[in-house]
Amino acid sequence: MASIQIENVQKAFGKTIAIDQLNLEIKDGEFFTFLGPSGCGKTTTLRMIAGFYYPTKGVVRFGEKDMTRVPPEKRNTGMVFQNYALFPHMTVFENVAFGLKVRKVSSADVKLKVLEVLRKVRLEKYSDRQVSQLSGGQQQRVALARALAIEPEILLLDEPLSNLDAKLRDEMRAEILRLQRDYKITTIYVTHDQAEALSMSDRIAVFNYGVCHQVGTPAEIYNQPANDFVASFIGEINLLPVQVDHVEQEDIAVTLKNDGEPVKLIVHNHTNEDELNKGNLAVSIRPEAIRILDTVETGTNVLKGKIAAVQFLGSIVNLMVQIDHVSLKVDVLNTHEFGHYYQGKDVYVELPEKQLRLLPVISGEVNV
Ligand SMILES: Nc1ncnc2c1ncn2[C@@H]1O[C@H](COP(=O)(O)OP(=O)(O)OP(=O)(O)O)[C@@H](O)[C@H]1O
Repeated sequence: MASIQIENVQKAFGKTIAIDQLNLEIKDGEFFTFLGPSGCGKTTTLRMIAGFYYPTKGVVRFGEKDMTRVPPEKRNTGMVFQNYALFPHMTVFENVAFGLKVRKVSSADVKLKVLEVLRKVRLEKYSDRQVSQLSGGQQQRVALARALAIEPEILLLDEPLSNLDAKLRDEMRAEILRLQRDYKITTIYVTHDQAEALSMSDRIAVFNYGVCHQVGTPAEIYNQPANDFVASFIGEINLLPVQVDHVEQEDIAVTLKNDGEPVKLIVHNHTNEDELNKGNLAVSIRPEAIRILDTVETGTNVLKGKIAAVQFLGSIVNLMVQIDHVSLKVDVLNTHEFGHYYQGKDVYVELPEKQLRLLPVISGEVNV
């Protein structure tokens, strides 16, 4: 079993609490991503799973086994570091063989295993090459091969693609996923890149300032963010501060906190009830979920506005629509003739009630 349980874990460095009250369960064979801005505690958590740090409080388990204070070499985890941490003066073969030799595997078996894993990462022809003579992408493959050679139960990847250019990054994303599926290995991937997290993961944990704010599939995180931090860290979003007027079965009636005329909206989708009874609230809606109506319409959540800016991005057109004192980002597909949307045009926009989400504001006031 290579599932991972993290129970009430805290890690302090002196007075800095790098991670607090963390509870996570990572399933056997899952591709799980830690996502968050720099300094949020992703690497610290990964290092506690690898055994390079021990938690200040709490328990780390692999399956049923308590691993909290087991040293790294006794954990059967393979790790790929951001800077690869390869031995530059050694050959590709020697780098990949290193972990096996430390584990006293016979030299005949070392040879077999190294060649097999080099084939998997498509580097068999480079076996005798010095690592310092390889490109960035090739070095990345050596680092992956070295981690996989020891047949770990768990693969830990700390921002493994951040030193590569955009094209190579795309290729290596696919390569890592192929290897992960091939080896069926529980994998934890650390990144601050939301596109990487959304496109690769089975599930994602979103961190900020040492706290995990949400765990979910990419679609859950994108469509049902737990709060304004998660909503705005992943993709573009409109966040509008509101007060709740009344709740009637599925419908929640809200009014925008707005300096001008009161704007009333009906919302269907919301975070759990407890969250809604405390603190500041906002409604969120993605730019692609807003509809621009070509004819004058009245109805629920239909508002009159004016196009304040148009940005042409090729397949989509990005509009800024001003509704009284509120600005909304709206994405429309580029299916109209050129000039259909222009600055100063009067428009009606619809904010579909199922796409509007009421959520708590945890990171201070939201700007309209
Ligand atoms: N060895 C250490 N000693 C003291 N403070 C540390 C140590 N390692 C991490 N920290 C602090 O703990 C917090 C979390 O750091 P961590 O490296 O886990 O963040 P991260 O999310 O991985 O960031 P990045 O993406 O920049 O690597 C930061 O405030 C950092 O300064």
